Parts: sequence; C-alpha cells; structure tokens
Amino acid sequence: MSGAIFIAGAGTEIGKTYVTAALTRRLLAEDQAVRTLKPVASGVPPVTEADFRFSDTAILLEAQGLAVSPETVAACSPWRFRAPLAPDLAAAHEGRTLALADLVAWCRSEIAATPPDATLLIEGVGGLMSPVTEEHTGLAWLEALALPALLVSGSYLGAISHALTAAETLRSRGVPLLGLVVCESEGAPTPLATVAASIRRHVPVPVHEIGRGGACPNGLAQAIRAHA
Ligand SMILES: Nc1ncnc2c1ncn2[C@@H]1O[C@H](COP(=O)(O)OP(=O)(O)OP(=O)(O)O)[C@@H](O)[C@H]1O
Ligand SMILES: C[C@H](N)[C@H](N)CCCCCC(=O)O
Ligand SMILES: [Mg+2]
Repeated sequence: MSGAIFIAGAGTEIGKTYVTAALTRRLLAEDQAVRTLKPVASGVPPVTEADFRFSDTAILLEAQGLAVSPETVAACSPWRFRAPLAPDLAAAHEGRTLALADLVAWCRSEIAATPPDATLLIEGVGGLMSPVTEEHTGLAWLEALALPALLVSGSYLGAISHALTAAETLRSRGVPLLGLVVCESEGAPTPLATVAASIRRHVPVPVHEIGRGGACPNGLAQAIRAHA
C-alpha cells in the first residue's frame, strides 16, 4: 500500500498548507522519506514574481528543502492559476479549463512513482467540496484517488460544524479518515483545546491540535508514519 494521504480542508485558508508543511518538516527531521504535492493551486502569481514565495507551492517546496525552480514548481503544482478563486473560475479567468481525468491521472502517476516506504502528502484545494472543475468538486477528486484523508479544520467560531460536516461527508462517501487536525485560527474566541475537545466528542478518529506558530504534534507524526 502506498503511504499516500490526501490533506483535505473543512474550508479554505484554514491551515491545510500550514499543517502539511509542519508535518513534512517533522517527517524529514525523523528521516522519514516524504514528498509533498499541491497539484492544483489558485491565487498563485508567476514564479518570477516576488510574491510567489508566499504561495502554497513555495511553502511546500521550502518545507521539503527544495529550491524554487520552474522544474520543482511544475513537479509540485502542475495546475497553477493566478486568480484567488475556486480553480474552475480561476482557470476560466485565463481561458483555461481543468479536466478531472487529467488531474486524477497525474496524481495516480505520482502515487505509483512513490517508493513504498515513503510518505506522499497531496494537499487539496480550498475546502473538501470546493469546485475543482465545472463538473466536479474536490470530493470527487479524492474519491477517484481512493486515498485516506487527513482533515484540517480551523478553530474559529463555526469551525466545529464545518469540521463535523466535512467528516460526516467523508464517512458517508466511504473515504477513510486518518484523523483531524484543528489548526488554531487567529483571533478565535474559544481556546484551541476546547474546540478540539468538542470535535473529539463527535468523531471516532484522533483529533490533533496545532497552535498559532505551532509545530507538528507528536501524535500526528506518529499516525502518518504508521500509514507509510
Ligand atoms: N497554526 C497556525 N499558526 C500560524 N499561522 C497559521 C496557522 N494556521 C494557518 N496559518 C496561516 O494562515 C494562513 C492560511 O493558512 P493556509 O495557507 O495553511 O490555509 P489553507 O487551508 O492551506 O488555504 P488554501 O485553501 O488557500 O490552500 C497562512 O498565512 C498560514 O501561514
Ligand atoms: C484562494 C484560496 N486561498 C484557495 N486557493 C481557493 C479557494 C476556493 C474556495 C471555493 C469555495 O469553496 O467557495
Ligand atoms: Mg493551502
């Protein structure tokens, strides 16, 4: 079995990349082979622009200790769009389209090329059911890959329902859920531990926590290594 895991979000801009980068750094520090992909990325300027360094792709390449180059960028994020919108809309802004079959085929090829003892982390785009193409959401992409998911949520007011709704969606569609990661949201009115404890009461899987500026928690690293 490949150690490939899909990093899904209960929403957008809630910490998927932050968690994925922290997890990547931790696994590398423990000499666990890991490769991290962000196949579809929107809100991404051209590699030549200074702001590229703030993109998911740049952050994930840095976490892997990889330099930013046209080659490493293309290998991490082959579908990049400038508009900070859902990929179908961002693509349309550039007169482009994205086909789910192409995305799935590329991901399957990367999964197949991953050594059996290595971990492959694939970050989705936006929230779990954010549109990826005009016809399909990220859930269809995840189902087509038949990978287990790690679900990232925030801790903002409303995050509990968003997390439980995404978890229930994954359960109802038979997508294995390795765990949740509650990533502390800036200015959240409720302590991270309180939000995580509340979510924990409603899901049958581990719920990990990462505070603001926090590193990957031990339990999360252990859970991911166990899947490799
Ligand atoms: N625990 C945290 N500590 C500090 N900053 C954080 C934390 N979690 C998220 N952030 C910051 O919040 C912003 C959004 O996080 P991030 O980019 O990881 O979200 P995302 O879910 O990957 O978004 P997208 O849907 O665009 O991929 C980033 O600037 C990130 O650095
Ligand atoms: C720009 C943002 N950070 C993401 N890259 C794309 C988020 C798309 C969200 C679509 C939606 O679910 O409303
Ligand atoms: Mg991201």
